[in-house]
Amino acid sequence: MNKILLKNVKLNREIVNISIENDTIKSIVSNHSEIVNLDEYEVFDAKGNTILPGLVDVHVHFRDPGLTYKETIETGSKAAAHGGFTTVFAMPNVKPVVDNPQALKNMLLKNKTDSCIETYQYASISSNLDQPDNTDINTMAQLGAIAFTNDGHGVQNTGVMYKAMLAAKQNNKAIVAHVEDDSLINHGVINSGKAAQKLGLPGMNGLSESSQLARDLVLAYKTGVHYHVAHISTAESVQLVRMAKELGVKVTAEVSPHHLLLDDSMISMDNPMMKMNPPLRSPKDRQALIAGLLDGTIDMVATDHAPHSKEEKSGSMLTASFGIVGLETAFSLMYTKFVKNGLVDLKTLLKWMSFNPLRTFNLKPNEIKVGAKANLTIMDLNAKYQIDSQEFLSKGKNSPFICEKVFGRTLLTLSNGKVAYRI
Ligand SMILES: NC(=O)N[C@@H](CC(=O)O)C(=O)O
Ligand SMILES: [Zn+2]
Ligand SMILES: [Zn+2]
Repeated sequence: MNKILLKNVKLNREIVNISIENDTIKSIVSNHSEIVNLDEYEVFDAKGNTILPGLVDVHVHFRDPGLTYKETIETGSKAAAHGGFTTVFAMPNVKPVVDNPQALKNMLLKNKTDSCIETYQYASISSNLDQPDNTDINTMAQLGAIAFTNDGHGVQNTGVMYKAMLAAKQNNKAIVAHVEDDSLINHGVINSGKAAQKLGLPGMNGLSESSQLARDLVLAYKTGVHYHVAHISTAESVQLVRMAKELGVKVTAEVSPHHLLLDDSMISMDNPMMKMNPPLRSPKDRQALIAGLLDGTIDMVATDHAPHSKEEKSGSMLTASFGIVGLETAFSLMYTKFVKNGLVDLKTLLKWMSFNPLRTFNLKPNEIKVGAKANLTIMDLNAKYQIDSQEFLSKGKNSPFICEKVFGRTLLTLSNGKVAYRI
């Protein structure tokens, strides 16, 4: 039997000892209680550091199979555990694309064998993510796809989105939307706005996101499907989600740490680390995202962890790949900028990074209580350091937050009672 003892753990201001047997939390007692049969346990002394429910990220790219020079399920899941995450949802834009039942079966098996944390799998809405057709949502829902998305591409065809919503609704699954109308993109590489003008770079119109979102919200209203907006990035989109929620549309939304913390006024030169899709928007958009998260319009934070090779993220923004890594910086950035700076308490941050993501997709919450699955992380919330990509376990080092001073370092992560990360 797998027996772990977490000694001197801070849980709601108390210092406790927590024992774990197999995948379950067995006891939580004062750290002054006598420990019997100590030699049966693998012991971790937390030295008064804080235990948190395992973090959850509904938007990661693990690039495996097919693009494993960028990331593998093994390195991606280790990066996640290093960031305090015990649960992630993997996107289907791997090679081959997860767009049919057999590909999904293969992925489900691969996630089980290769991942050190709980890894749920998305399947796509269309063949190859971009064809004007519909995948077999019925079969893939039954096989265990967590939800359906063409992430990386907007669904250009209204009929395709409508049919996908009807099928997803019937199977009690969500549609997760990367909203992007290709006709408003202009081969852009950053947001269309002041920075694009100044740097002479082609700009992506923010209406590309909000106009397609408006379409989808009408379809979601009519079909009753659970519709989840991926990486929301503009003020208009936040307002649309706010209004749709008031109308009773079953809509939820995620925002990335980078869209909350960066905007295009900070792009002072051609820098591929500031290139992602959706692009960093205007300071006004960023303020709307923060307001939307604070008032509950936006339900959760998700990283959109998008690892790429060094070559793919060098040179000019004109040719570099879209995307940045996020799993190993998300918690410390959010903790530093939102909790340490006094905008919200730790409990609210955990709502955004653990409770809401699970509840939204009908999964059980990660909780620190007797009888719960041991999905947890222990953090040194006082550790202050500079983000250093050399410390990343991800193959991707593409982060715009290198050298940023943050608080919060992961000491231990257990996924279903197994050590997924240990400092
Ligand atoms: N976010 C990105 O810039 N890139 C993502 C795709 C996506 O999330 O749309 C990727 O797969 O690299
Ligand atoms: Zn996307
Ligand atoms: Zn993505």
